[in-house]
Amino acid sequence: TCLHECLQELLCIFGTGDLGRSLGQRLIQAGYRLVYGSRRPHSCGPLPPGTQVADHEAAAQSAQLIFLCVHREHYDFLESLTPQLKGKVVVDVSNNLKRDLYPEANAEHLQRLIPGAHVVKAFNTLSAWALQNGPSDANRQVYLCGNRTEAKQAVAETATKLGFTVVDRGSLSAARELEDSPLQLFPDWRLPMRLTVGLTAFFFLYVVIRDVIYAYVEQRKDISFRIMVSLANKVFPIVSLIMLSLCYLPGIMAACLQLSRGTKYKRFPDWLDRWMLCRKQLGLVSLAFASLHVLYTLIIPIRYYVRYRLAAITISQIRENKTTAFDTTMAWRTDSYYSMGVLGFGLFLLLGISSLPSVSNILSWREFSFIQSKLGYLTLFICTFHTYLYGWDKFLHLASYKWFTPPSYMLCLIVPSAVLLLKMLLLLPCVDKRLTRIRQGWERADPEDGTRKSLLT
Ligand SMILES: NC(=O)C1=CN([C@@H]2O[C@H](COP(=O)(O)OP(=O)(O)OC[C@H]3O[C@@H](n4cnc5c(N)ncnc54)[C@H](OP(=O)(O)O)[C@@H]3O)[C@@H](O)[C@H]2O)C=CC1
Ligand SMILES: [Cu+2]
Repeated sequence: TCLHECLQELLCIFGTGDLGRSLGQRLIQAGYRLVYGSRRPHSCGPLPPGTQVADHEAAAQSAQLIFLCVHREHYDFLESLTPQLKGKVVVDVSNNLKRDLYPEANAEHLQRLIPGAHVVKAFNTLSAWALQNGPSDANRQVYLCGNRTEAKQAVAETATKLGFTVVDRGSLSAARELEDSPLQLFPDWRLPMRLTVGLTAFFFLYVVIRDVIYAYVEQRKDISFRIMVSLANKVFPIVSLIMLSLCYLPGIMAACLQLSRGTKYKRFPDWLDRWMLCRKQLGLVSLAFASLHVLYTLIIPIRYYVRYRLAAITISQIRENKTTAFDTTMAWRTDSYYSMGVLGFGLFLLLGISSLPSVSNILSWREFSFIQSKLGYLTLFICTFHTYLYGWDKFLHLASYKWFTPPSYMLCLIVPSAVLLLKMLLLLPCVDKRLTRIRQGWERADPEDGTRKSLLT
């Protein structure tokens, strides 16, 4: 053969489907020679230019590295190719449609079918689409695992030539994890989502019963239309405020635990660890709900119900030839209420922006913790204050407690008020000093005792 051909390595792809074609195209562009192995080498449709097609045996014979772009259900045909595959590197790119479909990972199953070959699991987290478009920023990594280092190296070299960054995940027993990873559905969001749905459902039911059903039972008035805007605009801010406090509660609990244990070298309970790890998600949901609250508030003036009421009041005043006096207290109250709302939301946006990876990456650790902690508590304080201003003097009025239940916003204030109160206690000089001593490891530092350092330092 000519020198030119010998310099370029010959690779093989089994299967001429979507992934086989996309991968082949990329390999050709990267300068490899390529032979496809197909069941029907003469009628498999258009393939990337410059490639050859052969039957499985001939194709396997000619190459050292074989990409298996065939679904797992069809792996059985490989058994008859055992002699041709001996000592070859076979790359398993397969994914499953569901978790736990098979007792064994696809790649491990493959290794058992062809024990003489070296199976490497790789590329399964990429889509045919991503391969065709070339590596982009968000999709640069190729995970691989396998039992033989030389085999992994050969695959890693190819992936690098295609422009991907290779992450070695160890032996073939990691294949299961790699196969499960494309099937994951927002694993970090599970706990925050459950909390959101639970809180939203609870407060929605609460306001429906307390406002709509109460009005119907006591006064025979049908105000069910209020569900669409008024009640939504109660539930969203309430859930938002509670979620924001729940962002800060685990940090406070951790501090209390450290204070009572007198050391930071003891592992936190699992639920607290999990809670701490989803603080960012809690904050983002809270921000989303706060934004909804802002939008719902902005549409109040264009609501039919509001315009009708305003016109009715004006007309009745004209008829009776009366003017209500300007109430300065009312002006102060509503203005401060709105002002706190706008300020709180502005700070909240700042928190959200600074948690974006591209922004937080350019902040030093101190800057980041200043924004997320100091400004975070300030946001929580202002939003809580905003809610207290909304209640104003209603807290002491018996009439606000219909059927002996507090209005929903008073109920929700319990959580943020408790968080802020606890935080203030932690800021007391004597408590703060002791906590610093514990966190510096000066107090009963006992590394033998705990398995892991705390997340908070
Ligand atoms: N499509 C994607 O985006 C991704 C796919 N994958 C994985 O890649 C593999 C292939 O996927 P994809 O290309 O989409 O699938 P396709 O169905 O498009 O192609 C599969 C190919 O396998 C071959 N084949 C089918 N039946 C048999 C059989 N009984 N015996 C031997 N070969 C057979 C055929 O090629 P021929 O007719 O030439 O023999 C066929 O073209 C799968 O394991 C999938 O999980 C992984 C990541 C992304
Ligand atoms: Cu508000």
